[in-house]
Amino acid sequence: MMTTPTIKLNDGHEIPAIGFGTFQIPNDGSTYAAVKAALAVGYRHIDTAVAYFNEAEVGRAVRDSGIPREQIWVTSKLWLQDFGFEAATKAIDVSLQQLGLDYMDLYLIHQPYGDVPGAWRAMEAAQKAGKIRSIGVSNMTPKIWQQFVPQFETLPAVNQVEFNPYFQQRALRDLITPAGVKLEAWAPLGQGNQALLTDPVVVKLAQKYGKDVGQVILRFENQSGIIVFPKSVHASRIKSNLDIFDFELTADEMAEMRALDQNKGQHDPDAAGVKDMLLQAFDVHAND
Ligand SMILES: NC(=O)C1=CN([C@@H]2O[C@H](COP(=O)(O)OP(=O)(O)OC[C@H]3O[C@@H](n4cnc5c(N)ncnc54)[C@H](OP(=O)(O)O)[C@@H]3O)[C@@H](O)[C@H]2O)C=CC1
Ligand SMILES: O=C(O)C(=O)[C@@H](O)[C@H](O)C(=O)CO
Repeated sequence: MMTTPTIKLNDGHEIPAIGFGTFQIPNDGSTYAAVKAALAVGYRHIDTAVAYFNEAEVGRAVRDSGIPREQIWVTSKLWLQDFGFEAATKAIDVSLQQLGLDYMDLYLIHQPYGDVPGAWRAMEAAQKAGKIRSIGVSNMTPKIWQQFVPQFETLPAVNQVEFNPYFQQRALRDLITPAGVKLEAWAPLGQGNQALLTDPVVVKLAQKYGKDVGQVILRFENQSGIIVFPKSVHASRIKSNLDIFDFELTADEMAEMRALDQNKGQHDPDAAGVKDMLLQAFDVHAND
């Protein structure tokens, strides 16, 4: 079984550098099966959210795995309509109930709009109460970071944003890395973007190392200090995506991968109307 290295966060906790993502895995037993499969091959870090509607299956898979709870890192996230101190306080308890766990290892402000400071205070209180170990944010661009984070008492441990070789978030990394905040990548494989998965540089490196393109991309991200959690529902990819520690890209190859940056993602958190778009797309009622 594979073991994974960890990355130390600014609050002292050690997060597994690679985990398993669960966005768009349905709550019809598929999430349970995928998370069980991931834990069986060695993943010790699962990323979910109330907005994925699959926290219950994630928690059940973690509890049924036979692996001691303290060996598995579980992240969940607060959705938009539960912002503000009171609603967020309740939503944290609802997520814990759904997961069937006593604590979450990491809890994130999923989308940074509305009463973010109130939600953050609820997260700080839950952290002090032992319900959450680490707290962080997601989808914060440099502009949004500067709007909210100076109002926070506790510095976020992570900022989870879209990241892959075509969107390397240089400005954001220049802002948060010196402050000791780690970047987590969502869509580390570009959500299956075929252009990325057939990019000649990636294909060349895959051939050189006898790895697949997914492994080269994830290894590049790992060597860049980024925390990743690729999603797959296929046993072979669940296994191969974790198997990235038996080769190392050279400094020149890292530079070649860095040169693929197009500084453009599929989601722009700074765009007008994003909050309404997200509220329509994800009809979450954690507190109802
Ligand atoms: N904070 C936020 O706003 C967001 C957070 N996230 C988190 O990040 C995680 C990862 O991002 P996600 O959006 O899932 O996208 P990923 O970049 O992980 O890509 C997942 C897609 O790639 C396919 N895939 C997986 N492995 C391979 C491989 N080795 N080769 C080719 N294709 C592959 C999967 O298909 P298949 O399943 O068929 O194998 C799926 O279609 C999410 O699951 C979620 O936990 C995601 C989006 C936004
Ligand atoms: O998948 C998630 O975690 C999300 O928050 C999505 O909303 C994602 O940001 C998106 O779909 C943007 O269009």
